[in-house]
Amino acid sequence: MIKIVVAGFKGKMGMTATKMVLSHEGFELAGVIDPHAAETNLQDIPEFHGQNVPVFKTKEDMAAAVVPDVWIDFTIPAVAYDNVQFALEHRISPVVGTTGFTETQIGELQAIAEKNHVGGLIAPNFAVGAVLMMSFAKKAAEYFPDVEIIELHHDNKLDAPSGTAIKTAEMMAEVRGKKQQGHPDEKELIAGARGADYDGMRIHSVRLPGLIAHQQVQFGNVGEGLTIRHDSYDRSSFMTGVALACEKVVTMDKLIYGLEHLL
Ligand SMILES: NC(=O)C1=CN([C@@H]2O[C@H](COP(=O)(O)OP(=O)(O)OC[C@H]3O[C@@H](n4cnc5c(N)ncnc54)[C@H](OP(=O)(O)O)[C@@H]3O)[C@@H](O)[C@H]2O)C=CC1
Ligand SMILES: O=C(O)C1=N[C@H](C(=O)O)C[C@H](O)C1
Repeated sequence: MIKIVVAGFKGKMGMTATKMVLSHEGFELAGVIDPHAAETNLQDIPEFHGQNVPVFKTKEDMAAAVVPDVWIDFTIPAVAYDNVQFALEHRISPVVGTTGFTETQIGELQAIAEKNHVGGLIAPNFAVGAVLMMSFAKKAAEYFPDVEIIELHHDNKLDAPSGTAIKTAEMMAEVRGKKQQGHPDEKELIAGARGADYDGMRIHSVRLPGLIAHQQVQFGNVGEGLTIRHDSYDRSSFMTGVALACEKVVTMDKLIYGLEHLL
């Protein structure tokens, strides 16, 4: 049995992950964490009736009470770095979906993991289709350097651009020749009109109620176009990847960035 804690269990993703862990026969839910939880046990929440799982307000309270193998993190960018550092230093393998990490932060956390010989994963997107979309986009960028990323999310999202959009741009930048797109003399009449600039590629962030998580990578070439699109219509789309990561990280001794390294 892999013992798992879920940080951010009251959030949209944390709740979905909590239910996945409870329903998975190889996993045991050792605890859940939320700083504002009024409950002390999961069974105090009607939909979790009969589930005797402690609720902790802080990571320190959790570590004093249980010894988990895996830390699932779906919290907020402002706390995720400290959470992952804490998990690694307590030899708990992090499986992190929270977005907003900088490249420098990921490098620092990888060094902590290496020092402590702990495996873990930071993945901006756990949906298998999204991983394929990023991989196909990377392939297409070898041939089509003119590309714009349009990511579309629900309007409660804190970070922009999305972690997936940044990762897609990073992957395409590995193979795409240097190119600043658009007309050299183009001017934004309203600031931000051309979107964020990553290595000459533009990223546009759409936020609307009703959306979940969607991304379109749109390539243009003389006389032709190619659009690669992924849609998460439901947060269950991320759970195959989260479950796979929980199984794999306990066998690893380093922290990796991107689910593609586990597929
Ligand atoms: N990698 C992937 O596949 C995916 C990643 N995400 C990412 O996951 C993150 C969460 O998304 P989502 O569930 O939609 O967001 P929510 O806002 O619904 O959930 C975040 C939760 O974290 C809680 N929280 C805040 N501080 C702490 C803390 N110190 N310890 C534990 N919990 C804390 C919040 O509690 P409170 O509200 O009480 O402050 C809230 O319940 C985002 O960064 C998002 O981008 C989302 C979907 C897929
Ligand atoms: O906040 C979200 O919802 C999502 N966040 C991740 C991201 O920033 O890429 C993954 C997915 O797009 C959903």
